[in-house]
Amino acid sequence: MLLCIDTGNTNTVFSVWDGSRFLAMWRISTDHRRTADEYFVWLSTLMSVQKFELAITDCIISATAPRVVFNLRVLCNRYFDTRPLVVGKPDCLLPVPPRVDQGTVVGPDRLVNTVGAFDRHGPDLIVVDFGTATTFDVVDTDGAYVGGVISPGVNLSLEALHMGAASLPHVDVTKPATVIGTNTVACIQSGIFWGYIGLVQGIVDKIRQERARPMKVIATGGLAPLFDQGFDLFDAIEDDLTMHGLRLIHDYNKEMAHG
Ligand SMILES: Nc1ncnc2c1ncn2[C@@H]1O[C@H](COP(=O)(O)OP(=O)(O)OP(=O)(O)O)[C@@H](O)[C@H]1O
Ligand SMILES: CC(C)(CO)[C@@H](O)C(=O)NCCC(=O)O
Ligand SMILES: [K+]
Repeated sequence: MLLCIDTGNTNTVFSVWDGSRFLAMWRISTDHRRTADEYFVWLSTLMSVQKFELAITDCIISATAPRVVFNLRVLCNRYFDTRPLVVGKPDCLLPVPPRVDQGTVVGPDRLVNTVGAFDRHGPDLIVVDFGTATTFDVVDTDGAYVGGVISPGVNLSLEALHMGAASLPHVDVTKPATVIGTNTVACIQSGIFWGYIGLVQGIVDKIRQERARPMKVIATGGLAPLFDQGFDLFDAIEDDLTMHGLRLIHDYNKEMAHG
């Protein structure tokens, strides 16, 4: 069984692929101080609750926070007796290499998303991921990542407002009933919700103009469904896109290794 680990700047998601499907998805907050032993206690408890055997034979990691990789490697070595593939490291091949400025280190989550999306939706895509950052990843005709856009994430923007303005509370993001808020919370919710609708629409339109061809928009991340309420922004929403991409990259590397 393959253990897939997706470490974002906010949350780390673990999932197990049994050869035909993902058995479960478990989420833990990202903290580079977390030790291999801590991960294992947490993971094995969840696995035993769901009555899974710990038969991990392979592991692949995507880490946007490089410092977490050390302890995740120790986890794989010590508890699963396996050497993990780490996306972005030279020994981890991608089906199609990215085409970006020399020296650019593209976030592994973005590369993984594009692999997952290209497999499911074919060429000419814009992948929108609502994580810590809201990212737009452009997939070319051959499946290559060819660049994109990085904007501050929704929760980060809310947090920044609360931190920077003494009278603004922390609020949850939701779709407000009206654009014009008649109280502080409603005003903030409107700014965030309609602001991000405008941001997504505007950036997608501009990317389409720049590429001068039809492009499908695939959304992922916890907040994607919120921004899909009746606006037709996305052609598809996929909550398992990163896991799917990790599994494909792992299979590709296995194939390459065995010829
Ligand atoms: N209505 C909502 N309001 C605020 N947060 C929400 C809402 N719905 C989902 N979320 C949050 O979205 C997050 C899931 O998003 P996702 O895994 O895509 O990104 P992340 O974990 O925040 O970021 P990263 O992947 O960069 O670490 C969860 O932390 C969840 O709490
Ligand atoms: C943009 C984030 C933070 C999104 O998770 C991550 O992909 C990252 O740290 N990227 C590095 C820079 C880049 O992708 O060009
Ligand atoms: K993510």
